[in-house]
Amino acid sequence: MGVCCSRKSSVHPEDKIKDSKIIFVVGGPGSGKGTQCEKVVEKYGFTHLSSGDLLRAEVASGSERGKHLQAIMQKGELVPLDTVLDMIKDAMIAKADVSKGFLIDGYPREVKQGEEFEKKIGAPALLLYIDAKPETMVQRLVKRGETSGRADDNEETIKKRLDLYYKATEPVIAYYESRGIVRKINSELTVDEVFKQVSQAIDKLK
Ligand SMILES: Nc1ncnc2c1ncn2[C@H]1C[C@H](O)[C@@H](COP(=O)(O)OP(=O)(O)O)O1
Ligand SMILES: [Mg+2]
Repeated sequence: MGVCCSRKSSVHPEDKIKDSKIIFVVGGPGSGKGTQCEKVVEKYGFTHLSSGDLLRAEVASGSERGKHLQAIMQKGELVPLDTVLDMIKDAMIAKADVSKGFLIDGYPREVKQGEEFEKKIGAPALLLYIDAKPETMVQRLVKRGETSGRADDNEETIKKRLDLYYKATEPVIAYYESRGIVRKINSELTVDEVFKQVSQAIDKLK
C-alpha cells in the first residue's frame, strides 16, 4: 500500500466527512424510514446508511468482524457502540467524494449514541422524526414480513421492538428538540405525501 492510502498519512480520511450534511432519521420500526430515505437518495443524491443494514451486511459477508457480530447478536446482546460507529464512519468515508450528504437511518437509538456520533464523526444538521401510530407500524411490519425475509418482522418480535423504541428513542427526540433541529413528519399519509414534508425540511437546509 502506498503512503497515500495509509491511515498514518497526513491527510486524514475523517476530514472528508467533517463538513458534510448529516441527517438523522429516527422513527419506530415500520414507520417508513427506509422508504423515505430511498426517495431522498433519488432526489438529493444523499447516501443512505442504516446501521441495521450495515450490521446485517457485515454478518452476511462472512468476514471476521461479521462472525464476531453474529455471535453477539445471537446471544441477544447489543453490539458495542464503537463497532457500530466505526462501520458508519467507514461507510461515510467510502462515499464522501460522491455524496451530497448522509442519511443516518435508525440511529441514534439512545442519547449516548448521538453524543458518541458527534464526537467521532460530526453534528447533524437535521433530525427527521418519522412519526406513525403504533397500530400503523405493526400493520406495516406484519405486511413487510410476508416478503422481507427479515427474522424480526413477526408479531411477537415487533411488539418488543416497539417497546424498546419508545423507551430508548423518545429521550433522543427530546434531546435534539432542545437544540431546535427536529422536524416531525406525519407518516400516516401516503408515501408521496410523507415525502413532500421530508423534502420541505431538507430544502430549508440550503
Ligand atoms: N407512507 C406509507 N404508507 C403505506 N405503507 C408504507 C408507508 N411507508 C412505508 N410503508 C411500508 C413499506 C414497508 O413495507 C413498511 C415499512 O416501511 P420501512 O420504510 O421499511 O420502515 P422502517 O425502515 O422505518 O422500518 O411499510
Ligand atoms: Mg428500515
